[in-house]
Amino acid sequence: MKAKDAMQGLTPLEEAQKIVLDSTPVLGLEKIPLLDTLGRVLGEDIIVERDNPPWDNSAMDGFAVRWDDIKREHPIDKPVTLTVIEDVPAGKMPMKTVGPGQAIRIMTGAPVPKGADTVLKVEDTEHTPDSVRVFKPELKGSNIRPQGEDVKKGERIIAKGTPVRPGEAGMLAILAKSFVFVHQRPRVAILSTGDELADLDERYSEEKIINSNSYGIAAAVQDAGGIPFLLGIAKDNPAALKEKISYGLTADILVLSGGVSMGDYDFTKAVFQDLGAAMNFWKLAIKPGQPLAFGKIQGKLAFGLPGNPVSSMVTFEQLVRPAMLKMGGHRSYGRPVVQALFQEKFSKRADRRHFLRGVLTNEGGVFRVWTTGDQGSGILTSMVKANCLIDVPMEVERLNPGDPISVQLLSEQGWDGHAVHVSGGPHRQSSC
Ligand SMILES: Nc1nc2c(c(=O)[nH]1)N[C@H]1C(S)=C(S)[C@@H](COP(=O)(O)OP(=O)(O)OC[C@H]3O[C@@H](n4cnc5c(N)ncnc54)[C@H](O)[C@@H]3O)O[C@H]1N2
Ligand code: MOO
Repeated sequence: MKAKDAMQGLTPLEEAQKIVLDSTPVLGLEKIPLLDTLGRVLGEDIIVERDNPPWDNSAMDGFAVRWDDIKREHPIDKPVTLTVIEDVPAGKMPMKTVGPGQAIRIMTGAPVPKGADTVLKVEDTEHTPDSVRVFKPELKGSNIRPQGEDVKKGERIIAKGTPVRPGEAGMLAILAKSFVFVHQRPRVAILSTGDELADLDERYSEEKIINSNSYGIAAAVQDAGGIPFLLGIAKDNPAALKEKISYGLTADILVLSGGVSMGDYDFTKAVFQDLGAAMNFWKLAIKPGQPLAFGKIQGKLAFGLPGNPVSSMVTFEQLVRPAMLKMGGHRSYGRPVVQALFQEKFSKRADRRHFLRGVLTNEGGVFRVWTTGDQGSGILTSMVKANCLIDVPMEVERLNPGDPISVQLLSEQGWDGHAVHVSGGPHRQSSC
């Protein structure tokens, strides 16, 4: 930690991230149906047990022929005429062998019959049920997809640790894997704290505010591939908090929001400590999201995120999400980062790393980024408008229009200059 940070008691985010990731286990494996594998991380190497395609097959609807019969240029009035001896639709094996002067009618995907070494496209011929007339030569081997051109028996085609995308899912199906081993999804128990909170379906009085953090965090958990469990709201007293936390310890991760700062009713730290957790109570050198607690309670990761709605989301993004990805078997834990040109003036003290909610556009390969407007940690519309977090380093005090800056991508919405629902400012886009 730098002397200046130590003086201020602020922990750099990178230090906190390292502590979190070092204490995060990778979850075990489970065998699941192929249809459920999207986004999951493979827990086994995928070895090819059968060539794909399993035999040479036709890439076109047409006629399987011997190249020797059709290799010469034929004048239009003297085409080669071959006898059609069989029809092979896809899904049937050919029964006959193509001999000199013969052809077999073949459909795309059907196995190439013995004797044939070339397939003619149907539109390059004239044909009757029993014969085919060929007017122009074709290169030897044309329109034949050889056995194993995609994958060969014995090959390791997908490595353990790979996240399943549509391509991988299709390949697993080609290999007839109806069930595969993947890493388990992290189960995340979510608890909001505070006497001022009322839940969505409760009748609430004027002094209450609605618990939004639980729902924003639950969506962030799902977005990171986890399973959220809502523990509801804990009142601001240690007994209530302890009871709710004990329910959450059946999950892999416990995420609390609220009660981590200096207020008279901020009990999270005391309760975490009471539960015997070796906890880190950080004042992180970031904005938003300064106060944060992290440690293990009965072997489970426990995070006490700050209660301000934006702060809880930004700290989730920087600390909980990477831990969840590691648990779920992923090998990289960060969001994609691009360099963009900042479009506004911005200034801050050189004491914290700021995560400004931003709108990124990509016009002809030039990335430009604007803030979403007011950046208060209670202004959740900043998250609604944002498609990225603008990562302003601790030491930077001033940004001017045109300055390059790193941007963490949260979603693809708005990149193309459309459908960004920002009202006003230079980044207003027409939505379609
Ligand atoms: N004296 C100090 N006060 C505060 C400090 C500080 O260093 N010294 N830090 C400020 C910062 S920065 C933050 S962030 C907050 C964090 O406070 P807590 O984690 O203790 O959160 P609460 O006080 O319980 O709530 C803060 C704010 O967020 C609203 N909130 C809380 N939970 C929810 C929820 N589930 N859904 C929606 N909104 C929620 C709450 O009503 C408050 O407005 O502390 C500062 N204070
Ligand atoms: O750190 Mo607080 O999260 O800035 O509002």
